[in-house]
Amino acid sequence: MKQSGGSEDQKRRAGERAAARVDDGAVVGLGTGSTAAHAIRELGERVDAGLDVVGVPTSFASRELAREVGVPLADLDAVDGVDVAIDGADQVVGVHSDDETGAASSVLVKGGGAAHAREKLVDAAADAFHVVADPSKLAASVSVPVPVEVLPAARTVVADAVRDRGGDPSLRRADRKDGPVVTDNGNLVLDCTFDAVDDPRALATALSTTPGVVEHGLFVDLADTVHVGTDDGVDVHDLASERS
Ligand SMILES: O=C(CO)[C@H](O)[C@H](O)COP(=O)(O)O
Repeated sequence: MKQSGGSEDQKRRAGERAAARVDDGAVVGLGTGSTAAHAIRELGERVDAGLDVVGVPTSFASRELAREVGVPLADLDAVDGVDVAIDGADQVVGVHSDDETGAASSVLVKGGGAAHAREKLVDAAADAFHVVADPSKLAASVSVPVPVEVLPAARTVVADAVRDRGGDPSLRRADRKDGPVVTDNGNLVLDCTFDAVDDPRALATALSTTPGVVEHGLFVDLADTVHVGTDDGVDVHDLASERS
């Protein structure tokens, strides 16, 4: 499922730039994936240097990394709010490196690490949501499968509902285990391929209202800023100001 043509340096630049924007005293949502990991490592360095933050992890993996690099942690229900979240994406639609079309709205596809349910919870709760990505993630339209986390008993009925909407669902299989990927929440993931997603907002609503769906990976208009790491810097797209 994971596919990124970006280099590690591009991801690192994006992650570090977003982490540099975190203020002292902040509660920070800690995203999942290789690009968000760079932000978590940078936060760890800043904590070593005296920064006072509390991280809210979005997955087992981001919790483990934050512990390793010394970022203090709390659960979402133990903090009063989330000031900023930093998270990666499998695809960023509506933002172009050449600024051809502007960026008044954005759609993210997330869930390559099967963490999108907690990611959406934390990212949506944040006052500011910074996406970190490399240029290979930018796209004009949704063209990767949309991950849908489902209750185990719901996998066949949700698969039927996805087919009814013209999608092709595929149960995500584990790499080093027989059988399916089981999410941090004990659920399964259907990777749903659609020939064309003309209206991502409508698809997001349809998936959200399908019984048995725990969460899907379409993040519509949640991102405030997109940091795109390049070979020589970071392109920062401020969507919040373009929306207002
Ligand atoms: O949504 C995610 C995990 O569920 C990740 O943010 C997404 O897969 C991007 O990962 P990477 O930065 O490793 O390409």
